[in-house]
Amino acid sequence: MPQIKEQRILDYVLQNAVKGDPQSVVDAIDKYCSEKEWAMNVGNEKGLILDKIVSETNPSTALELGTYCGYSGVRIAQLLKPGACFLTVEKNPVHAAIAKQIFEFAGVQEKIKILEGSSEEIIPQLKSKHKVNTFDFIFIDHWSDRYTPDTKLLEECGLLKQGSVLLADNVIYPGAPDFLQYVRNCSRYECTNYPSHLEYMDKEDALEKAVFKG
Ligand SMILES: O=C(NCCO)c1cc(-c2ccc(F)cc2)cc(O)c1O
Ligand SMILES: [Mg+2]
Repeated sequence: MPQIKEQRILDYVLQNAVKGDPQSVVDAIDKYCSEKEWAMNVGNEKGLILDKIVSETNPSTALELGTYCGYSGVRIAQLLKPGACFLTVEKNPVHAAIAKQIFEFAGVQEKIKILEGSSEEIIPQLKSKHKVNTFDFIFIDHWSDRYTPDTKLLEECGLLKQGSVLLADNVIYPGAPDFLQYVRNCSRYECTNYPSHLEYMDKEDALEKAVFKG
């Protein structure tokens, strides 16, 4: 029995999903985490809202803060048009290693680049080191105490343009009250709340979409 939950999730995917089939990987993770062990993937209920907003945005450039095991990265990657640039940031090296293997098994590894490190270190390097200009779509799903400082950092680094879509997970549970306060009271954002539930639980949660007005 692997000693960490994330390795057990990976093993379940390798044994139960279909190699090269991203949706089977997403479904396998949801099955394992709803039946065996809870884990902090965005889950299918919030994942369907994520899918809808990614499809509507149809981004050429996308950023994810908080890769974890790669569940939302697979969901987003399978919706991106050919040639889109998708970067995902993960601070925990063990989680990054699991996500890398999930992306490879799902067959989306060519569409997504994992950047290992803290968001506060990586965001200021994105233009110079990773040849990014601005992001069309940003999924914020890392530590909630970083949501607001990293949003301000993205602004300061000139990584947002008029129409950039920020989508934040967990704004109700565990909660990101300062982030909601910031984007809802800042005239530079147009906000929409999407009520849902915490992944694999009945507890209330929500996604918040904040469109940058420039
Ligand atoms: O910390 C989170 N993400 C950053 C690390 O990748 C995170 C936590 C939780 C959660 C935790 C503990 C609990 F009791 C309830 C929820 C849920 C999530 O969706 C999350 O994204
Ligand atoms: Mg989350």
